[in-house]
Amino acid sequence: MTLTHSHWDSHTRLGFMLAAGLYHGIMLVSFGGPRVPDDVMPFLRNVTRGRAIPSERLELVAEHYYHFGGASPINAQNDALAAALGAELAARGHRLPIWVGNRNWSPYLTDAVQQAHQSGCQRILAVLTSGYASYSSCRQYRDDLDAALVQTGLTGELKVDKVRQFFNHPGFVTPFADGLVAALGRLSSHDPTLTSADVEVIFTGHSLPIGAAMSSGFGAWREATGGAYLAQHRQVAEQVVQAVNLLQRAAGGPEVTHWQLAWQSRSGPAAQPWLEPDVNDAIAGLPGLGRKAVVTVPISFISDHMEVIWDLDIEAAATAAGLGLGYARAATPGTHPKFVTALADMIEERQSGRGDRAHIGRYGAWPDSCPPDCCPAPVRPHHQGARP
Ligand SMILES: CC1=C(CCC(=O)O)c2cc3nc(cc4[nH]c(cc5[nH]c(cc1n2)c(C)c5CCC(=O)O)c(CCC(=O)O)c4C)C(CCC(=O)O)=C3C
Ligand SMILES: [Fe+2]
Repeated sequence: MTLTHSHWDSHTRLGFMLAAGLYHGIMLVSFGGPRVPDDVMPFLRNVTRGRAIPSERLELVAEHYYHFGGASPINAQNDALAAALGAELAARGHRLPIWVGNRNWSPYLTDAVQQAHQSGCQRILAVLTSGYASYSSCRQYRDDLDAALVQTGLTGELKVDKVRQFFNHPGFVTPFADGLVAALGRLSSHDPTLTSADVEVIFTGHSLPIGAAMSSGFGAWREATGGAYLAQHRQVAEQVVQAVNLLQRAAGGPEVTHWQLAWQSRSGPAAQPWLEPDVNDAIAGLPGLGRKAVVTVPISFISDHMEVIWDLDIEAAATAAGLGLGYARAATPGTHPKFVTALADMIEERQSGRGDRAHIGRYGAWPDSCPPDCCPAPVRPHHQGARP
């Protein structure tokens, strides 16, 4: 990668030399989650402001959080990732402070950009905690960052770029392969008679309204059947299966021969079509296919947050148990060293303009800057107000 004109234009020679790189800090940009029971309802109102989410659905989701003491695991997980990434960058000789900024709960993006600016940053690099294209997983975070700069009066004072969407980075795919191998091992140790033909692997993505899925990505990406979001999830599932089967062949373990992609965490009104099948419906079909066990692999997510532990470890596990199926869930990347290394590599790609833009499979690396028409905001006829 070579430096573009805009990089040089917006950076004085002196500033560039002092900083020894284009960026002065890193911002981990994430969803946010409640910390105590009193946070739960205001958090859910932030998430769903302006969205047509039925109030019954909100009450149901609130119970998921109350079940875990009103605290989402996402906060500790993002803090742990920020700490691991900071340590990796420091070990490589970079002096880059890291902030966490969230869309829906503290630390809010507005506070995070203010802190970055107060510490003297003029240009920071955002890392989103989602590796896929879609309005919810990419564009909305970029819009939130812009809105945070407007709200704090920092537009023009603080420039925020973002690391490319990393779905096909080997450092994102490999931890899922390791997690799936471990999950297959747990199933086998529980029931040593299981063969490949007995086990279904279900990769899960966060469901989206069909319209948002279809409009995700840009250009040829969007024209791929179902949009970029679907194509990227399929690609990650295929890459994980390939990697797992190489590992299993070497270790003499059962290979993955039956797998599918399903969706989880559907929200919104019943009449609105979302990506299907739901993971629970997919599991319900397994006895008819002769399967005895199922492994879920939540490839949409980077950590074992509430969508993973409630929707898979509790709900999907109960569906499987009710059908007499064995069940295991593969770990998400979390702070897997290869994932942390990958994030640091992608930061270095941008910081120094060097690096190999690692990616695997049939698609290229996602662009550093999404084109203007990428992942447009969904049209919401019943818009009820501005987002926070
Ligand atoms: C694509 C996608 C990701 C993956 C990308 C990414 O990671 O960003 C994601 C992640 C997450 N979603 C989360 C939580 C929630 N999502 C909701 C609602 C929605 N999600 C949507 C999409 C996504 N969501 C959509 C289209 C809606 C409908 C409302 C709308 O159009 O915006 C609701 C409202 C209640 C409900 O209906 O479920 C909640 C509570 C948490 C936090 C978990 C924790 O606390 O540990 C995380 C990481
Ligand atoms: Fe969500």
